Amino acid sequence: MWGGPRARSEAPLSESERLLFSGALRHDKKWAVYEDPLLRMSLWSMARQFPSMLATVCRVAWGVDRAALLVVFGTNLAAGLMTAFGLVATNQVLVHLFAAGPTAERLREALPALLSAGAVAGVSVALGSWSVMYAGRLYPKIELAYTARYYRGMARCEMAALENKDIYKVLAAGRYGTDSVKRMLRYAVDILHDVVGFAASALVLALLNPLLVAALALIAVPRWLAAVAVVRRTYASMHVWLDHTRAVDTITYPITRVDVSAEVRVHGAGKLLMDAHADMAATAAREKARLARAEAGTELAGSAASGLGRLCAYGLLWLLLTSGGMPLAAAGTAVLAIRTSTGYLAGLVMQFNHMVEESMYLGDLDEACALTARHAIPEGGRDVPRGGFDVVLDRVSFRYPNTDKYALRDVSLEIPRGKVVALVGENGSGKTTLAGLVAGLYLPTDGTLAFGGVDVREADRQQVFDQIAVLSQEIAHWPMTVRANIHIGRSTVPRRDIQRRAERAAAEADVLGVIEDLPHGWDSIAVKGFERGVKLSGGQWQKLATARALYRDAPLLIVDEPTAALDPKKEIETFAALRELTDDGTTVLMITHRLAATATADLIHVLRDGHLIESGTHTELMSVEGGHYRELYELQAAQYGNGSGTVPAPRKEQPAGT
Ligand SMILES: Nc1ncnc2c1ncn2[C@@H]1O[C@H](COP(=O)(O)OP(=O)(O)OP(=O)(O)O)[C@@H](O)[C@H]1O
Repeated sequence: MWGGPRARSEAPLSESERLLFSGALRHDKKWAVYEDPLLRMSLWSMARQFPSMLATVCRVAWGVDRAALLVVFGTNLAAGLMTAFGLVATNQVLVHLFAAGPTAERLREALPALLSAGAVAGVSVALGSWSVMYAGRLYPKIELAYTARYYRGMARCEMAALENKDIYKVLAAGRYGTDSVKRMLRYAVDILHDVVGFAASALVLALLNPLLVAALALIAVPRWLAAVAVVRRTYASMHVWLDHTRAVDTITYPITRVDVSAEVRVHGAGKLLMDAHADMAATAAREKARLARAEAGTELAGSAASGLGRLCAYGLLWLLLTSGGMPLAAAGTAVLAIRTSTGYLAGLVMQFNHMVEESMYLGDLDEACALTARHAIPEGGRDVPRGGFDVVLDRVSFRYPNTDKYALRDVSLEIPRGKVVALVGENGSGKTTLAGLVAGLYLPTDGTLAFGGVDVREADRQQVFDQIAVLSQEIAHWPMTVRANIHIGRSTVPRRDIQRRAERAAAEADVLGVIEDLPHGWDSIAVKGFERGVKLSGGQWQKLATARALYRDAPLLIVDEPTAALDPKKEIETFAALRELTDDGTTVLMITHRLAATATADLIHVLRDGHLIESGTHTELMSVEGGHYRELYELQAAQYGNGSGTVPAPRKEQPAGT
């Protein structure tokens, strides 16, 4: 009857899964590693959990709108009581109808009870509407409270925590809990409604004859067990088949994507994916059929056992009637009460199971919020100088979470205020990591990093962030207007200044003409697939992101590969523009593989395998016999037929490459 043993087994692998994934495609997410708590849960432990789950939800609801919570609970309690009153009133109606005497007189006598039953039904409806109204007021508030707490926490979380896969797993799982909290409350309210209704019907039965309550148990328990067994088996299957289901989605999704459409058509990837889909879907269909067979069997067994219980109950009623132990009217009420209570019970089982599932997600959300609080970037701290600062690293080492290898080792260097400083080195030498530390995103594992003499660990990090603009390799493509895509660089700019400043930044980034030529100009949505959506090229995005960074108007600008997507002419212009920024005291920290550009930098730091191996101006570094920078430069120059290592003119009057 229970889905246990099968639950822990593996879903059978299709041929396609072996071919495409060399086994099952497992996700490294929290939802995928649930040790399916629902399956391990006994009925008893589920019942015991109920009060604590209810308490959690009520605590949140109490915090956001206690009046609405009281009304919702109060109306549902009252509705349950109305069930009991309704049964009592019905009983009175039956008593009068089955009494001796002329029909008209019996009907007249039954009228007050009939009216009471009608009034009770009316009050129940009114209570129901009232409950719906207040619940509608309460649910969004709870959702908002939880959602805001979660996302605020995520936005303030240290990057190192996000990079830690164990922490991230919990944080990512928390997102699903934001929906759960609302549903938890809804289930809790429904459960309360069903419990009170069930208890009221059982009470009426007990008043009629205590033996009937035992008979009710005979009807109810098998159905409850069957329903729980079906739900548990479904969850068991879901957990075992979760990876499989998502793998099916994973392989079909690319077929709909525009960016891989060429491969889907020209390479025939579409056929491979579709065949795999058919194969994997067939495996899943067999599982569905197995579930359906098992469910039919369980339902049959449950209904048969419950039917036997019903026979016992009606047999008992018959015995009571024939022995004169119960009047006919009471028996009629008992039948009604039995039907009412079993109806409540069926709802109760379903709500309860849903609630247990939701409680897992809610638990994840609580855990995620607690983690974001523990790993939050500290608020406040020592003031850093306004209007820019020198950045000094002293024997800084850094290791990413979950790694043994140091990305930076014993790095000591300076990024002087108002200068163009270039970071140079081969792939993986640590340039981006160093830029992340300078941006205040990471804290050194060892050593010290100071902004204007203030150690990053003591500094007010918000003040540090306020003075830094980042133009990273991975450009954020915000699905907003191009105006908003620039404004998001400094969202504190007053509304009235947005357009003027955005236009200035766009002009500086040489993207103003592009924006004005868009079909909807500044109101174009920068991502396709939306009304007014446009598709920008890689280079246009890079310029838009440059405009975003310039709009920020920060004294320290960190640019990582700023010209990767630009054509040679724009590349030269961009480096010249960055150079010009230093005229007003802006510091530019630039990471680039285009060494023609570094020639114009005031200072070049060369990294290799996480170590700082050389520092100096282009001229100084080119004079180092056998130096790494010189080697890299000459390699690049040779590609253009200029292996001599001739130094291009370093100042903006004659930008590199001209
Ligand atoms: N988030 C991360 N988690 C773990 N290791 C990382 C992470 N980011 C970078 N690394 C590792 O740190 C080292 C330095 O990487 P980094 O990205 O700083 O190099 P880079 O010089 O910027 O490279 P590139 O020129 O290719 O952009 C590499 O060994 C890389 O694998």
